[in-house]
Amino acid sequence: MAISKDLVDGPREVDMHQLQMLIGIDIYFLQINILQWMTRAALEMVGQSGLGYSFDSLSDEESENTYTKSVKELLSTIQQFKFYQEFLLPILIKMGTPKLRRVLLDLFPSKRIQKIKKIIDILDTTSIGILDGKKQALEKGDEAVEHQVGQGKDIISILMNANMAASERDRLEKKEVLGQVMISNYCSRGLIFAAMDTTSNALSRTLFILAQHPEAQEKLRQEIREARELYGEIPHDELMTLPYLDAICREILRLSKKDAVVPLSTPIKGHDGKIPTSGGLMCWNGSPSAGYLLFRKQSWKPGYPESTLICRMTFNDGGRSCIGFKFSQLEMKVVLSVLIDHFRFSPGKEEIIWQMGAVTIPTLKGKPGT
Ligand code: HEM
Repeated sequence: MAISKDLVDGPREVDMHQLQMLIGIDIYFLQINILQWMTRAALEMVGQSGLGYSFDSLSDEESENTYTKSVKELLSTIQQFKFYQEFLLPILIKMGTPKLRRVLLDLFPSKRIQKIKKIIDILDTTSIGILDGKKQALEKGDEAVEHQVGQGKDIISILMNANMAASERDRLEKKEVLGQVMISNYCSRGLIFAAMDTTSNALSRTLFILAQHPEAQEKLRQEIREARELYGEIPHDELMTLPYLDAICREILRLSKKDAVVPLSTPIKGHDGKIPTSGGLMCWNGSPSAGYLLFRKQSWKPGYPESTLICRMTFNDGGRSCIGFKFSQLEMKVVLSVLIDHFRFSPGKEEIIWQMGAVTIPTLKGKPGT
């Protein structure tokens, strides 16, 4: 995706060099990998608020660390292994002892499996390091906790604190706490896994669609700039209720593969005829065409009952619903309000294909896996 940084109001057909000389403002055009930056931003945000840990200073491209790369590669790599995941893995994880399984895994003659193993090892070691650091700080007391990112107010610190105070019977084992950080058999998705690709891909998709629709991008920019003029830093409540920003975020999370009427008054049945109880429906995957109409008409009015469509279809409902529903909406709005104010987005040279899966992943046309 290409971005330009300028302070000129409104899109214009002009000779940029001439304009730059005329107004004395630097205008840059840059082709960047938006997904990479959104992933780093999403990881840093869940890192600080969920784990009280900073993974990435977001300072320059080089600083993307191995952990960030590994988390990002995990989903796209395991998505190529649906068969192993669904049929073989449940059998394999019950075979022999963990030590034996590890030896067999080390010997498994597949480059891709070895790649997944390496990714999981990096994620595991880092997550254990984070938890150990937190435990030590909690044991040392308030002053040590104060020095940590998040000052002990992050989700994992609160969980660990409660866990340390719990009776032996109720206490979670270390591996269960670890599962809350990333991913494990004990908790299908931990915070990082659940928060990173979902939000970063939704943000990338929003910018992708705004790049394809400059008039919508401009309208959003105007709304954000007006709010900035009024408030300076836009306060939380005002940011959350900016009508056009809200309409765009809702629309992105509503995108479906094709137009469909979903009768919410009657139970929705899956392919097997059963009513899904968990992980059944996700509606935000798919081509932009289906959802864009609504976005253009701006028919998401403020106050539209969000517990209906977005919550049920995108974040799931009931006991296994997404705990990050509000967090992800806030995150999207904060990031968009800063980026759209400072940069103009236009499509890059390469064609993007959105690969369907548990989370939709953008890839370059003709280069799957990129
Ligand atoms: C656009 C962004 C997001 C979407 C579309 C999304 C969607 C979902 C969905 C559909 C589920 C249910 C999965 C299932 O039933 O197995 C889920 C679960 C979950 N989400 Fe999100 N999510 C998003 C962002 C986040 C964020 C930012 C966080 C954390 C801050 C988060 C934390 C979780 C957790 C911990 C679960 C597991 C709940 C459980 O298993 O009980 N999600 N999410």
